[in-house]
Amino acid sequence: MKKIVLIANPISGQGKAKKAALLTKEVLDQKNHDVHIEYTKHAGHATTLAQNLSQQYDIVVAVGGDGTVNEVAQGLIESGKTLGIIPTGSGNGLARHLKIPMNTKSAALCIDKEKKTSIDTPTINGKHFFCTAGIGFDAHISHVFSKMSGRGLSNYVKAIFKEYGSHKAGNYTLAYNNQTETDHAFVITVGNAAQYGNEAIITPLASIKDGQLDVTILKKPSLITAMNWGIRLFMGNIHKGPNTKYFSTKKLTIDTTTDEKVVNGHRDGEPDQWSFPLEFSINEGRTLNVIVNSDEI
Ligand SMILES: Nc1ncnc2c1ncn2[C@@H]1O[C@H](COP(=O)(O)OP(=O)(O)OP(=O)(O)O)[C@@H](O)[C@H]1O
Repeated sequence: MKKIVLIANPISGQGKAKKAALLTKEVLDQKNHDVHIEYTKHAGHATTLAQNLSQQYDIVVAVGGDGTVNEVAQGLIESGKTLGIIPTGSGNGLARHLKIPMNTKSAALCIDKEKKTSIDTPTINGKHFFCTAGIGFDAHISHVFSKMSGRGLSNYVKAIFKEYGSHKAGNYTLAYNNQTETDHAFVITVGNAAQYGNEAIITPLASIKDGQLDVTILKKPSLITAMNWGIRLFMGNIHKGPNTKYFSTKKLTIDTTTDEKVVNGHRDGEPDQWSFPLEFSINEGRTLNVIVNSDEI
């Protein structure tokens, strides 16, 4: 018998997380585990809950989307306890990378089996991300999306089409692997995992446990190039696309070539804001135990 706590975000998946938490408890109760549910009361609450509850529970499960997973994971880094995921968001990038089923009952059975691995825990200016983080058009969309009244995939796609024409690429100085260069970039994404979510694979060669960050830079596209990227994103080969640069590194510093002091970014799909210079770091040696559903992670 394991002591398991489920930390559920009641607004995730337009209420889906509440039902998912109850079903997960039912499945794990039947396997004779000691299961307790806690609901988050506000943004950021999942981190403090995870920090406190990890002292009493063996497995702390995030029931929600990538935002909730990020908050729970942050609270577990120093604990030595294990993160489980019941995905109920619209993207579920980390869960998909770890091959966790999108079906709640199947995901709950993964927690019972408790196949584990240690994953890297990178930061951007000291703040953790586990899946992807970056600046440019994807970050802009995460900010626009957060101000829309509804959530879900269809609103996300609407925001992309509405904002694409007006978004400008920026000039940035990048330092990595003992070299410095200036790039004109529409998107700069740093991947711990390979995808944004929804099988949209932005850093196709990323391994979540190799001690390296994978970086995709998409330069300002023509409409044809953007369509090409859109297809490649779902084919898993955007790194071979036109106007694309791809590399891996342990550390990446991005500075601006303008007077801009702060920039809109995203961490695991949630909007964030950072001051230049931006420091992306893998944080070697600080790993997190996570339940997975495959030996091939
Ligand atoms: N009780 C709460 N009330 C309001 N917001 C919350 C609450 N608990 C967590 N949040 C915030 O909700 C946001 C969205 O969470 P999450 O990403 O898990 O769900 P989602 O919106 O269903 O996923 P996706 O972004 O993939 O659609 C996060 O930024 C999180 O901080």
